[in-house]
Amino acid sequence: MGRSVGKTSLLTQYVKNTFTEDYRTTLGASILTKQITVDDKAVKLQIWDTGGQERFRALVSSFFKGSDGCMLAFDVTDTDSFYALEDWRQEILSQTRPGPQQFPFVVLGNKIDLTSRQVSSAQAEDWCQDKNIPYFEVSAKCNVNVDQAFRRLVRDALLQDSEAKDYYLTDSVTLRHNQTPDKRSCDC
Ligand SMILES: Nc1nc2c(ncn2[C@@H]2O[C@H](COP(=O)(O)OP(=O)(O)OP(=O)(O)O)[C@@H](O)[C@H]2O)c(=O)[nH]1
Ligand SMILES: [Mg+2]
Repeated sequence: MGRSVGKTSLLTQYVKNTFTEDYRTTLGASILTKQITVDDKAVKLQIWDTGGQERFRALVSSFFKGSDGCMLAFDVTDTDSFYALEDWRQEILSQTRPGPQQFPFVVLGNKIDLTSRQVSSAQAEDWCQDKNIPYFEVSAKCNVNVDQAFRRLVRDALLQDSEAKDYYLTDSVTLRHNQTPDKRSCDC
């Protein structure tokens, strides 16, 4: 998250298979869609590309509500963007409903094609392991690991969704179970 870490570039690479060196900051947010197949299931993704500039923060936060998962990206050549992850994570968690499982996140360390690296993979890996979030080293420019990162997030979000359904189903089974002794006691 944060400005110019490459969010738009990652999404454009994933959805349209293109990349440009030109930087045009995202004003507010925009939506991209992509249809994929995961485990023989057709899934239509609605992907929100949020603007990382501070002035859009409140607006962007309002889009987190109702999302099924979130990709957190930082720039491996920019330490500040890495440190900003925790703020964004907290912000997202405060806007999303806690389910029976953890909210699905993946973290992307972008721009690994550059040599001016400031955040080591071990450093990023440590942070992610601590939070139990999968970590991917990626390059939007060279299309490294972008697909894999998306796939992981989609899988986790789908799993979360089915587990949430199980969770609610289990709840209703419990209710019915509780009613049974009542009925029996009426019959006596
Ligand atoms: N070398 C390199 N440059 C990248 C990569 N990804 C993005 N960039 C460049 O980084 C700059 C910013 O990319 P954007 O994708 O616009 O960044 P953003 O996170 O969407 O920025 P905001 O919309 O302002 O929040 C652009 O000049 C991109 O070309 C990458 O993997 N490698
Ligand atoms: Mg952008």
